[in-house]
Amino acid sequence: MSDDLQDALDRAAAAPRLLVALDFDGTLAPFTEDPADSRPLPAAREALDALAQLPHTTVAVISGRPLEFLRTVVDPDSRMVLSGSHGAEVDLSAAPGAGSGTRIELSAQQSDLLERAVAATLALVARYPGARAEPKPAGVAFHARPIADPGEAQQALEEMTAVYEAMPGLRLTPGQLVVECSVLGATKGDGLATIAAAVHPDVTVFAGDDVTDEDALAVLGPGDVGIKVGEKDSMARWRVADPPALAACLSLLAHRRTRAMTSMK
Ligand SMILES: O=P(O)(O)OC[C@H]1O[C@H](O[C@H]2O[C@H](CO)[C@@H](O)[C@H](O)[C@H]2O)[C@H](O)[C@@H](O)[C@@H]1O
Repeated sequence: MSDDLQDALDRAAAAPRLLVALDFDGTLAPFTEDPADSRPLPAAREALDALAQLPHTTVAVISGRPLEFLRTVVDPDSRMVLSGSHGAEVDLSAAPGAGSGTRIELSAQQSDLLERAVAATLALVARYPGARAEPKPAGVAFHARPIADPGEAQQALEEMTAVYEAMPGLRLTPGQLVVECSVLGATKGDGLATIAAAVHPDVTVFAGDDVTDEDALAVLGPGDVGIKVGEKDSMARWRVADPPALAACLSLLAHRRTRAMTSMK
């Protein structure tokens, strides 16, 4: 971790109200072939558990995953604020007095479009051995990671993208060996803005690895700490190599925040 990032985390740890918001896949959890197998790294989980128990400190996970997955796999103890489906779902129940959040309610037209998108995804999955469909409340993801041949995986992603693009009303989200579509237009920037409006942080720390995380990085202010995980282009001011390096940052932040909150007592 660079000295500059350590300084930024030290400053964040001393904030009167701190929000630590994190992407899940590729940030808290390393990639796995089957999305159902993903889990946060133990060091990251330990740091988040410690942070979530501190006063004036909110931990949030903002992910493309369905909210229900985040509730059951990432935060079974309901200590974190959660945003699923790329910002379309928000559960604020871990933030006292903040209200309930945002639920997905689809119109009949949106439900029909979603049904057609799922059918088109399953049709392509049937043509590419190994490919997988992941249905979501307002969309569906086509996964190419399990396709053995990289050229074939790329071709499958391009075909799926073309199919989604030909269906008016779908919003496309590219990702890491995945292409997703949604019948809603929400972004992770919307999710982070909703959470920040509810918990009023003085400083927000946000980390993410993918192109969708740029929407969240875009709503950070000059005093916030935006961290890119990995090597992709980013507007983030700070960068770490991979999920273990991010877990080390979270451990440091948890340690410093614990000390800051203890000395305030
Ligand atoms: O916003 P995120 O938390 O980063 O979620 C983005 C998508 O991540 C998942 O797919 C990615 O991780 C899988 C498990 O490691 C991997 O198999 C896949 O290749 C990656 O693209 C998830 O399955 C999607 O629903 C998320 O939208």
